[in-house]
Amino acid sequence: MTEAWHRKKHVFPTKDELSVAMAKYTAHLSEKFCKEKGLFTVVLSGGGLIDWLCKLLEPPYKDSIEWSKWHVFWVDERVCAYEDPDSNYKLAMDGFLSKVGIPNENIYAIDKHYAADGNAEHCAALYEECLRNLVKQGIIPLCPNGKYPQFDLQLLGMGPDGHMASLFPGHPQINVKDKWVTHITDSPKLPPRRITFTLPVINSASYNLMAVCDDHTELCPRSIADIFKYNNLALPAAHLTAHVETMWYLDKAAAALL
Ligand SMILES: O=C1O[C@H](COP(=O)(O)O)[C@@H](O)[C@H](O)[C@H]1O
Repeated sequence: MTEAWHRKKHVFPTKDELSVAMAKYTAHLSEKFCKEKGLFTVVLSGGGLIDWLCKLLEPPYKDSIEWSKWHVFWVDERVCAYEDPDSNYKLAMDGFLSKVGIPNENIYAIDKHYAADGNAEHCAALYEECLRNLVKQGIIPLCPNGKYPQFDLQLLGMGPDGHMASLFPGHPQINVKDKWVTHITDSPKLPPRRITFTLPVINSASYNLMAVCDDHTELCPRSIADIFKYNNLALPAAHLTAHVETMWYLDKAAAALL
């Protein structure tokens, strides 16, 4: 199969150039949505992404972005204590969120107690309840079919095996459509217990930016080629779409087999 029409991609010579472009893309959408609706809903993932967001902490972005209007969510989370080095919340807090002026009440982490207890099922149910409450409050709109929340921008990463969020190849979570947030207790990548947005929620976002770089495995360029050249839907990341734009930012190494 040829390249899917809905995917746009940019290949950057270095991670630094990818980070600069990512900051520009995010800042542009922040300005657009803050102007249009007075707030900006941003969904983060874990992994390398937080490090690649570092340019947002530098001029001109740090002082020009309306951080107080940001509402921050996680596309997936590892079910562990907030202080655990595996926590995507901790990663984002330490590396990014604690350095900008986003009000604490606008940062929506998984339930602290169930997370520390390792209860993935409850964490998923409570996170979905949190999203449903924010829909009722008018902070998150529903997408046009009325079934799923519509975030403004999701900043995503892909694992070398082609997983995105905590949707892993060969695992059933990719097929869940009747929930907004689901859980996994046997993730092939540790830690095993996680929660994740379901695919229809991920694909309901207005803008999805998938960044893949800084990975030194051979598997990663192979997965990228599988997605872009063959549209291999066995890889969860191959299913990524968005309502307005699905953008892939790759570094040279990730794009080596394209
Ligand atoms: O486990 C996870 O992996 C993916 C990819 O991470 P990376 O380290 O290969 O960049 C990440 O997007 C996801 O949020 C995380 O929980």
